[in-house]
Amino acid sequence: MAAPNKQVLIAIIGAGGVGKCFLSQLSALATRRPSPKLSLCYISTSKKALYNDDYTPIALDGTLEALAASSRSPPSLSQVVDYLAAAPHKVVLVDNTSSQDVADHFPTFLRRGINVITPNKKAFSGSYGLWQDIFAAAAESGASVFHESSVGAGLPVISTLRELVETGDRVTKIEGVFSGTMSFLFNTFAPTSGAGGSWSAEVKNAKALGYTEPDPRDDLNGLDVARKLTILARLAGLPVESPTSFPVQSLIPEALDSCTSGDEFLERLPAFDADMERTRADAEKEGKVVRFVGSFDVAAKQVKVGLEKFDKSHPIAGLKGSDNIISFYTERYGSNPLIIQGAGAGGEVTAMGVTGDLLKVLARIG
Ligand SMILES: NC(=O)C1=CN([C@@H]2O[C@H](COP(=O)(O)OP(=O)(O)OC[C@H]3O[C@@H](n4cnc5c(N)ncnc54)[C@H](OP(=O)(O)O)[C@@H]3O)[C@@H](O)[C@H]2O)C=CC1
Ligand SMILES: N[C@@H](CC=O)C(=O)O
Ligand code: NA
Repeated sequence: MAAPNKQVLIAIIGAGGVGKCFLSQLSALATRRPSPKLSLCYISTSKKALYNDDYTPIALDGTLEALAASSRSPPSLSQVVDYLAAAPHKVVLVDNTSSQDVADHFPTFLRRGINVITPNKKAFSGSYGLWQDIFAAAAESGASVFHESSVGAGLPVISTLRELVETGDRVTKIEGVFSGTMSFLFNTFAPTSGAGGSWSAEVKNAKALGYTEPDPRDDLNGLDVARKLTILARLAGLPVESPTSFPVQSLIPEALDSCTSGDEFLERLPAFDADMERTRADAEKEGKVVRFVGSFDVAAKQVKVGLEKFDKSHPIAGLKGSDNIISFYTERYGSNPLIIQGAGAGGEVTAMGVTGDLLKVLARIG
């Protein structure tokens, strides 16, 4: 059992949809689990930071108000590494951003003994070199790195795949719906019964519900799904070089490629509703619905991301809300895949995966 006065320091980068939910789950966890004592020592957004030079804990009540009122700007990431590496207790860094820059610093944090938890896909689906460096750094220092919410939000996708592989099963194929945003969009725009809304209105709804990436174009260009498949393929032993090294279908109209911001894109999108309307009508003529899916086949070394038509009775056609459905085909499971289904986006469920990862780190270090 951990000593009663033992402390673990938590540092959070990012306090948006997921970050806010994580903060409230952390506060509840700290109350439920008095030992080791969980203390917040650092929190920042891209504009503000809140921390004490002597590591005095930041209150877990009213944290966001205190952050908003802080006069400190975020220090550079190398300064954050130095600050956390010099802390008097073990530290867990929680990256709740979608920043490539933060992700690029993971090997440095890990080499300095700082544990890392994140729903940010960029670190694990960027270059294969960064992937190798992250896990090499963790192995060298003994620090942990967990990223359950980087695929399927809080659904136990990464942990399941790791266990399949580590217990000696051989994955042959993984397929399904990997985007909460795309799932919500097609489930509401092209439902199996009744009329759907307009495409652009549903895209705005998906953003308002907190399902999209900070910039919704990162969902609609297929790259979010490509990143998730890259992560799963690498975990299954396929050294995919990058999420742009295989075919990915984009749903961004060519004329909107020039938009300079997500907001401009959302404003101009209604002018292209007729394109998606045609896609819906084409599938309807065959008595089908269209859905955005992805798969990778280990033997064929093939990864695919894009639109497919499904019979209305198909489980993928009948998904609801932001549900993901992920089927693992393995040697042990044969032709009846192991299937995981449930909400694949949203602040609370994503933060739950992050909090679950924190519990895994505490089990190792607490
Ligand atoms: N939303 C969801 O359902 C899911 C999200 N995820 C992942 O979770 C992560 C967060 O998503 P979400 O909360 O929705 O995004 P938000 O846009 O709501 O929040 C992002 C937060 O990160 C901060 N931020 C961005 N860049 C930096 C930086 N360089 N330094 C410090 N802070 C920074 C932003 O600050 P500021 O506002 O000042 O820019 C903001 O507080 C993403 O990686 C996303 O892919 C994963 C699964 C599901
Ligand atoms: N934007 C993503 C969020 C979770 O990864 C999605 O819609 O799935
Ligand atoms: Na997950």
